Amino acid sequence: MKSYDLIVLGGGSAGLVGAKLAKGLGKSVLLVEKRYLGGDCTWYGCVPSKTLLKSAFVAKHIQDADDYGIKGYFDNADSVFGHVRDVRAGVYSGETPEVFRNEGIDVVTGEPFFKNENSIRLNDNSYTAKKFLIATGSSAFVPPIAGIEDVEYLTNGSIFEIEKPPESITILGGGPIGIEMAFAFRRLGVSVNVVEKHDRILFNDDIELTGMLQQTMEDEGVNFYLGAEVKEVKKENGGIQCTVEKKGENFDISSERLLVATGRKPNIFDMNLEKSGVSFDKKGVHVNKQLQTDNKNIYAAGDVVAPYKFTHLAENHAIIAVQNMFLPVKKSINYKTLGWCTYTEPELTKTGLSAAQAKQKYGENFLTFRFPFDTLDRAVTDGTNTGMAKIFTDKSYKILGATILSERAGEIIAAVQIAMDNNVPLYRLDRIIFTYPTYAQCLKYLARAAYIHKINNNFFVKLIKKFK
Ligand SMILES: Cc1cc2nc3c(=O)[nH]c(=O)nc-3n(C[C@H](O)[C@H](O)[C@H](O)COP(=O)(O)OP(=O)(O)OC[C@H]3O[C@@H](n4cnc5c(N)ncnc54)[C@H](O)[C@@H]3O)c2cc1C
Ligand SMILES: NC(=O)c1ccc[n+]([C@@H]2O[C@H](COP(=O)([O-])OP(=O)(O)OC[C@H]3O[C@@H](n4cnc5c(N)ncnc54)[C@H](O)[C@@H]3O)[C@@H](O)[C@H]2O)c1
Repeated sequence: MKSYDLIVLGGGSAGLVGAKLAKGLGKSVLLVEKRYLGGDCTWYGCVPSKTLLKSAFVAKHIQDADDYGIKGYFDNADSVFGHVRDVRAGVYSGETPEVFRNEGIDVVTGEPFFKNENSIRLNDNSYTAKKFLIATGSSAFVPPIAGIEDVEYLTNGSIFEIEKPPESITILGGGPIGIEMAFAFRRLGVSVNVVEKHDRILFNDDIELTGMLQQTMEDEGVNFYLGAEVKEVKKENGGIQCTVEKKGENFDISSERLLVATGRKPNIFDMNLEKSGVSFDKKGVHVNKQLQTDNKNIYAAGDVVAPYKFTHLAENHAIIAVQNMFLPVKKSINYKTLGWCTYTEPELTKTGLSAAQAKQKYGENFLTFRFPFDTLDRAVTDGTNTGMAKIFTDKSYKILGATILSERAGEIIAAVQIAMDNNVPLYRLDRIIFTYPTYAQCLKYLARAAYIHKINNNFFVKLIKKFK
């Protein structure tokens, strides 16, 4: 039986980072991957979706060229998926098994099964390790809708393999996958329906800003059916018919394709986890704050454990888990400044507490500072002035959270995360001379508003005002 310091199960965002870090710490590492290294992010997630979105932005900008005083025209996007797969292949070339073997990490392809609490069976061989990292990710959860198994539905696992955009698509789910794909397909000329069971899209984001984004998408022609559920699906004239129920009424929507984007399930049910001493449920593996499972030698990272599922978080988990396995100082996961971004145009991003969470925690004792982008010079010159930035602070102007809908919002939020992590109060950002004309200047205006608020609420200033 071959033995290692660490066996990593799953070669996605978490697994690759975990394996490399352990190797860097001088440990012997076996990386076990069922399919292709790179995982969801490279193959069926971030990389192909962001490439498709970029193509969709280009298509829209060509169509809008007239608005910028330029003549141009958009014909079709038939080769867009070839382009997506080419870009994906480029990313994968940096994370093949050879790349990892050259770094001294053993890589085996196959499906591992736990034999007991410290060894696995894989391709007729047995391996043992001092530590394990479970990083097997998640897959599309498909709800049990009548007729679903009789139609050729798409998920994130198959959508990037199609030959060309369909005429029309119905997307189940108005979460990040559903919204990014709706946005991309619509701009590529596809007729798009989104069916979401909540009465709003992007449930984990700010309701005012998701409303603005929804309006932008509706203006571009996306059809939303909110507070609605698909009850039955069936084949129809080479396409798919969905029977939708909304407020007790049923109606049909027909489209060439159906994409199911209704959440995730953890990839943990086919590796005999019962034998490992690890406890788990249908949401994933149970871990403590140090990402350690009930078996003290087995840790877990990424989508298999996370309440939030993002590449940056999976990587962060892996670093914490591997450090805790092999280094004396133990680290805990902290979601305080976790951020995310939905890569529509404009982008929608968030970090820290939402307005609803701030209200729950602070009651009326928190402040909201807002900045609309239609007054920002750069947004006006770019013709991208839809959007709003909001920062929530406590009464001492400590930043509790922020959300931004704007061009490059995903980049701007990094500055807020740094301020939050360093306990820099919002008004202090007023000292920074932000470059003109950038979208990040929204932070200057928000900081100034906080500064003015602070002065106006100063005891002596109030007294003088009263006296006057
Ligand atoms: C369409 C889409 C778009 C996304 N866009 C973004 C984005 O823009 N930004 C962002 O931060 N996140 C995004 N995500 C989420 C991100 O892809 C995941 O959070 C991230 O990939 C999780 O990393 P992981 O290592 O936990 O899992 P994965 O990357 O999925 O890796 C798990 C690996 O384990 C392998 N595996 C599974 N079972 C076994 C087994 N039994 N044995 C061995 N190996 C196994 C899998 O084949 C896979 O390679 C997106 C996801 C999707 C689906
Ligand atoms: N830009 C990004 O960072 C990005 C992009 C895409 C995906 N992701 C990650 O991938 C994960 C999965 O994304 P997702 O959009 O599949 O999941 P999700 O759980 O975030 O959203 C799924 C949506 O589907 C709805 N839904 C569930 N069942 C339904 C039904 N029967 N009919 C209609 N609607 C239904 C839910 O109400 C929810 O709004 C996310 O958690 C996210 O972290 C991130």
